[in-house]
Amino acid sequence: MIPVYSVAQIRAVEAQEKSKRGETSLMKQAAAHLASTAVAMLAEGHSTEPAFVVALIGPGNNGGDGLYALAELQQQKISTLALQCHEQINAEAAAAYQAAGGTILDLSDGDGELANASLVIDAIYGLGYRAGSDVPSVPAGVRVLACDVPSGLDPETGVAQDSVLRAERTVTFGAMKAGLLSVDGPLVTGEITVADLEFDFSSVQPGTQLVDEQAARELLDQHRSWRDAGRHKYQRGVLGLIAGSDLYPGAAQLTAKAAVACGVGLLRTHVPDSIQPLMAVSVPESVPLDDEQIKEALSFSRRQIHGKSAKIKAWAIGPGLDGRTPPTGAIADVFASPQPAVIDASGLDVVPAGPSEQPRVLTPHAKELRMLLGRAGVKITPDELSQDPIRWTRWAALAYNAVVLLKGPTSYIVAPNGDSLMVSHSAPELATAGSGDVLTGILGYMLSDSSLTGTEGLRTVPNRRMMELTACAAYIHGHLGRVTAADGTVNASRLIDNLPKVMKQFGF
Ligand SMILES: NC(=O)C1=CN([C@@H]2O[C@H](COP(=O)(O)OP(=O)(O)OC[C@H]3O[C@@H](n4cnc5c(N)ncnc54)[C@H](OP(=O)(O)O)[C@@H]3O)[C@@H](O)[C@H]2O)[C@@H](O)CC1
Ligand SMILES: Nc1ncnc2c1ncn2[C@@H]1O[C@H](COP(=O)(O)OP(=O)(O)O)[C@@H](O)[C@H]1O
Repeated sequence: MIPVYSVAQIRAVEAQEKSKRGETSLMKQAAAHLASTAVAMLAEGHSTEPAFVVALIGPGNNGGDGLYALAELQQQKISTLALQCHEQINAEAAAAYQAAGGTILDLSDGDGELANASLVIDAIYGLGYRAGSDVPSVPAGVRVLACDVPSGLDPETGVAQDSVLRAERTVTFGAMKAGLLSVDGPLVTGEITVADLEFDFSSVQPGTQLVDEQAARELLDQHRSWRDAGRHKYQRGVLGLIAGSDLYPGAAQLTAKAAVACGVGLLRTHVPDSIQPLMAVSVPESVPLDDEQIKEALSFSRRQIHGKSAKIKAWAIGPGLDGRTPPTGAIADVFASPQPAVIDASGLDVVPAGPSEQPRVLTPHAKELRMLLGRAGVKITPDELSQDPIRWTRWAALAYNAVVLLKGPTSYIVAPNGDSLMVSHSAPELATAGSGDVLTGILGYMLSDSSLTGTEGLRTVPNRRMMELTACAAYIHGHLGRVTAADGTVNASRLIDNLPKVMKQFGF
């Protein structure tokens, strides 16, 4: 997992490092990372033309990094040009670049050269960015490498001004900054590399941790049991799905299909009678679950008896439910059961407000989170939520004593004790109706798989593990979006088609 720090935390550690190692030495170290990424990007470009790198140079140390990086490229016999975007630039770095044979022009004199560049390094603003800065534009199609932070993006909040310079890659120094991962950040950074400057963060608690592909794989491996191969379907895990209504007949099927595509041990579906025939045709692997069997399943889990009862390991509640109807007795009992549950969509309208003993994951999008908070007595505006999403997700996790996954371009996952994880850079194409239902199917499957949850009999799943599995499900869902978007437009059914392949990539 990659620790994520606030700008203030990074500034504090940077100040210590600067006093130990000197500002110029840090800048040169940062520049070496920037130059090697530039070289790698040029090598990927497959151009037959000689490489020509132009850097946009700002007034502070970000511009200094850019100049030292150009000096390194000059030494590697790559043709470069520095375009000065402000009256003042770092004099020492400018002298070093000129000593390496580099040329510095005012932006207004040299901006025509941007169109000829094989690569533009954006070294205008980094941590020192203030909203409203002048950010020049780069001609369409020219590749951009951002130094530390794309210029025009607030490294703390992730809010970008309209003229932000969108990058193909960002090399960020010392640590991951919150703003690269939040709000507009994922839309403008491209691929992010954290360049290790050997900063000492040992006394600083990160605000949150980013789950990337490697972290998702490691977490899944950590939670998997070697016993998996010897299990039969009931031991593998039975998922009980409570979903669907005449109003939304499709959502239940999408969640069911997704759980089946993940390889769930057995899926039991509790849907209205009017939908059951549809379900039998579209998801033939699923087995119906009526009110009586739900009661049996609950009494099975209480008494741990073996027999014919429905041995439900986990529940997925909500996709396509009619949230206007209060839950029936059987469903209300499920909300009090000890098996883990993922509660989504209209399930969030009917889940009892306040803390519960059931190990549960609530999966609201932003509007649903505000509704959940409102039901717990906390009223917030959309702006308040977007300014500090982790804070409000924490409130909900505490108020409901549940793991809460706030869905969106960046997903935040918070446990009731306030620990948090985040998943970023998923595919924007996931913003399509039904993709959340697919996520519920993936997470429902994972919570039902006892080899992942480590639960046998009545042992409940610890919140930490629920939070980590939820982050893995969100990561896999984002990855699924990227894989699906790579060869066509995205819809929920296409996500499900690709799910078996993607789950296999993650060791399922
Ligand atoms: N952190 C680390 O550990 C390391 C950091 N390193 C590098 O240092 C960078 C941070 O450097 P930095 O502090 O000099 O800020 P940077 O972003 O270059 O300059 C911004 C300048 O622009 C100005 N400015 C802003 N907005 C403006 C506006 N609207 N209109 C006009 N002016 C405006 C602003 O002026 P001010 O607001 O202070 O008056 C400030 O002077 C960091 O991103 C990384 O690249 C690495 O070298 C090594 C390790
Ligand atoms: N712009 C976006 N970029 C990346 N992922 C997104 C974006 N918008 C939504 N998502 C993801 O798509 C899913 C949408 O879920 P949800 O809002 O419940 O929709 P629905 O109920 O229609 O399926 C969530 O997993 C969310 O994280």
